[in-house]
Amino acid sequence: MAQITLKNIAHSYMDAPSEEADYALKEVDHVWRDGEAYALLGPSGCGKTTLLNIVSGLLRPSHGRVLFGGEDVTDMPTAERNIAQVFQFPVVYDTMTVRENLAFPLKNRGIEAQTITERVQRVAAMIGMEDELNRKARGLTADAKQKISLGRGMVRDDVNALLFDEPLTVIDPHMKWELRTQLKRLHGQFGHTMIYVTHDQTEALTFADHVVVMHDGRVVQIGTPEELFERPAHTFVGYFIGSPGMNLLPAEVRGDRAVIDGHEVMLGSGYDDLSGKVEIGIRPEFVRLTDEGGLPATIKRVEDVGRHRLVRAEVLGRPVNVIADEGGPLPSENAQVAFDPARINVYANDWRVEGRAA
Ligand SMILES: Nc1ncnc2c1ncn2[C@@H]1O[C@H](COP(=O)(O)OP(=O)(O)OP(=O)(O)O)[C@@H](O)[C@H]1O
Repeated sequence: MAQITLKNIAHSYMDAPSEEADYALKEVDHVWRDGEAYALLGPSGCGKTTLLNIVSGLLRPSHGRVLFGGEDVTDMPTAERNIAQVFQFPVVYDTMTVRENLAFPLKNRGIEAQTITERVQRVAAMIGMEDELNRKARGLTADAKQKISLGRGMVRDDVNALLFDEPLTVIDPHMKWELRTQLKRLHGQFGHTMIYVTHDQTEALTFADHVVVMHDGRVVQIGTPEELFERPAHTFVGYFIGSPGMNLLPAEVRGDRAVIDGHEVMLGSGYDDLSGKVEIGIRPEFVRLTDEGGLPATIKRVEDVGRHRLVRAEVLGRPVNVIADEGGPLPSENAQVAFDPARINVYANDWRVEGRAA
């Protein structure tokens, strides 16, 4: 396994990029620590695959260097980087059996037969294909073929890193959960450095120790699932993570108060004067419906979503989502919303501002 360092990496698919907007990947400086599991999360087109392909060597970055351990691999082809990759669609040899497919990366490296048998058996158990080892891959479902791809990616234990690009797209939903759990367990056992690309927050948050959130070609936050939930560094993270995402309200911030259309809201921290676009962000989990002491609200819709209710309200002309207990009464008249001050984040021009302890 190796630590992977990205030094001032940026990439443009254009021949002569002249401005930041020309870069599919804006400058990123990041260390993927040895043995950790990372998810690269963001919507379609935000640059995840570009970043992953730079790590794997499928793409040479326009700027910057890639290091594996202390070695500069920027100009090294993929085949020499000693990585395992699993892509969105299965890559299997149809004429080989499942066993031969799984054994292929080990045979290629001249591993002795006994070790190959043991590893193939272990991986087959993990992907639930022990009974199909002697079947030819041809004729298997896409789902089964992708499991073989995953297994083949994980069969070696001497790779620098394991890279996954949306590997569960073709897998059926209940198997997705199963495979994700297996991957996480495998990571715990073998400590591979793993980078897992996905646009699905549940996949990212359940799989990874650290989630790298990308937006519009830029890494906007690298954090634990808890950090992304509690302290989104950018309004995009607040909006993208969570179900539904964070509420945002334009405000003026004065010390430890926010003022929204003349209404004061207590904050958990104090702030210096802020300029530009200033907003407060509060997750629906930390908004409470009340009938006094809050901001005036109109309840637009109530959705029953299992263990709680999702209340869609309008507050001072803005949509605000509230997660409310299933059983509790909802205010019928004079509805108001109150925010937990300690859970309010403050944003200037979309970036989170760290407050002083109040
Ligand atoms: N070969 C290419 N030539 C030109 N532009 C490209 C190329 N590959 C990607 N792009 C552009 O670069 C941007 C980032 O694409 P990238 O594939 O890295 O995003 P992504 O987050 O992986 O999206 P997806 O989940 O859809 O694969 C997009 O605007 C895309 O259109």
